[in-house]
This record gives sequence, structure tokens and C-alpha cells, in this order.
Amino acid sequence: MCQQYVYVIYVFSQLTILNDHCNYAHVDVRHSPTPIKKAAVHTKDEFNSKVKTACQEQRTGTVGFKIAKVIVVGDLAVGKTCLINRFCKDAFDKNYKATIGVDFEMERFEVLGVPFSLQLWDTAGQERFKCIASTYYRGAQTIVIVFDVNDVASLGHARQWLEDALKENDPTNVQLFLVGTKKDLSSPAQYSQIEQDAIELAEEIKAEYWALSSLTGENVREFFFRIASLAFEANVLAELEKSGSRHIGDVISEYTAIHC
Ligand SMILES: Nc1nc2c(ncn2[C@@H]2O[C@H](COP(=O)(O)OP(=O)(O)OP(=O)(O)O)[C@@H](O)[C@H]2O)c(=O)[nH]1
Ligand SMILES: [Mg+2]
Repeated sequence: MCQQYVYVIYVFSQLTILNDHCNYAHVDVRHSPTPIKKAAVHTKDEFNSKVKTACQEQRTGTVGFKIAKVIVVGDLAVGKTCLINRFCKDAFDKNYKATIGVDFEMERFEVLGVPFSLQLWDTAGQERFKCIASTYYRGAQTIVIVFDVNDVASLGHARQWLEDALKENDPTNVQLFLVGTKKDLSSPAQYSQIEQDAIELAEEIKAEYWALSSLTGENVREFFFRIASLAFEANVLAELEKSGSRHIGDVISEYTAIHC
């Protein structure tokens, strides 16, 4: 299971890590954690003002107790497991061990002072394990479709992965990410070729496009912070919509106190 970290997110571009002894290690992310703008559905790099206000006034209702389900799908050996392991364990294994069925990790965050968790579901890309894995697709708030930037066929299969994942989920209620892995293995010239196709696809399917490397760690943390930020924001907005003008979330300060 994952290490005991709570990632604290105040704004999209400034991140702080809180470990289990409640010591703050500040990580100032100088570069923007937003993806390539033209491929981004969610181009904003600030939280919605309604969300910020709700958090300041502790009106986030049940969001602090929520766990957002994230499913990670894509062809075999594109690097799904390595991506999750780089983020959750800061580890990288160069030997390929196929995921059999599914596996999952929990990651705790604190976003704008509110606890929030992601459940990261790592699924099998191998055909023979696909039917087991697909039974775990249901209830996803975020779908991450992974391809290898050095393998054009894996990008070609992205649409099918999306279709399968959407069979089990409400398309209007999920956030989509298209992620190119193993960027460290491609030259700038090779990469720019596949990038064009990836951006085009991302625009078409309304996904946010990211390219990263689990070997070097490039963009990995930024990517998961982005997922957490957007999932959190969507949850708060949904909660605000549900509650209308009613004041919600009286228990949230107590819950935050337990965590820290
Ligand atoms: N160079 C490099 N190799 C990578 C990277 N990510 C993964 N790999 C390698 O690619 C192979 C497959 O990685 P996995 O993460 O196991 O692939 P997967 O998508 O989980 O595969 P399945 O579980 O079969 O679906 C392994 O040998 C990894 O070491 C990366 O960013 N850079
Ligand atoms: Mg795997």
C-alpha cells in the first residue's frame, strides 16, 4: 500500500507536502502544472472562485470524506503500473511484470485545506486479463488513458480503451486524461510527431493531454496533483449545486483537526 503522505494543494501552481509527522516540506513548483494549453480542456490554473470561497468558509459538505476513483487504462506494457508506482512509492522497476486483473493505491491530499483522497486503480492491459479488469471500471470520476509515446499503435488503441471505460461510467460525469509515457526514450523529433496526433485525439475526445516519464519522474507529480485538483473542484461544485444556498459542512473543521 502507499506511503503515508498527504499532499497539500492550495493553488494549482503551489504545492506543499505534509508527511505523517505533520512536518511541511514546501515544494514550490515554478513551472506551470497545467498541460499543453491547446490540448487542455481545463486550461484554468486557478481554482474556481466559488470553490475557493466555499473552502474558506468551510462549506464543502461531504467532500472532505470523499474518495475519488481514478482508473488507469491502456495497452499492455505502456507503463501504467510504473506511473502509479513512481507517484505513490517514488519507485521505478525496469523489469516488466504484467498486472493481473487490477491493483489499487490510495493517496491522501489536502486541497485548499480540505482532505481529499484519490483511489488509483491500475488495470491490466493484457487481453486475457481485460475482462477481470473491466469489472472494476464502474464509478470512476477520472479516466486516464495511457499510451507509449514510442508506440504509435498504443495511441491508436486509446479510443477503444475509452469506449470500454465509458460503457461502465456516465460520460458527462468523468474527467478524461490522455497520457503519453516513456518520454525519456524518445528524441525531440520523434516525440513531436506523435504529439500532434495525441493532441488531436485529446481535443476530439475532450481529454487533457500530458506527456511524462516514470523513469525520470518528469511531470508525474504535477499530473497527479492536477487530477486531484480537478476532481476536488468538480466535487465541491457538485456539492454546492446540490445544496443550493443551504449552508453545508458543519463537521469539516473537526475532520481537518483529526488529520493534522
Ligand atoms: N524508459 C522507460 N521505461 C518505462 C517507463 N514506464 C514504464 N517503463 C517500462 O515499460 C515496461 C512496462 O511497464 P508497466 O508499468 O509494467 O506497464 P503496464 O502498462 O502496467 O503493463 P500491464 O500491467 O501489462 O498492462 C517496464 O519494463 C517498465 O520498466 C518510462 O517512463 N520510461
Ligand atoms: Mg501493469
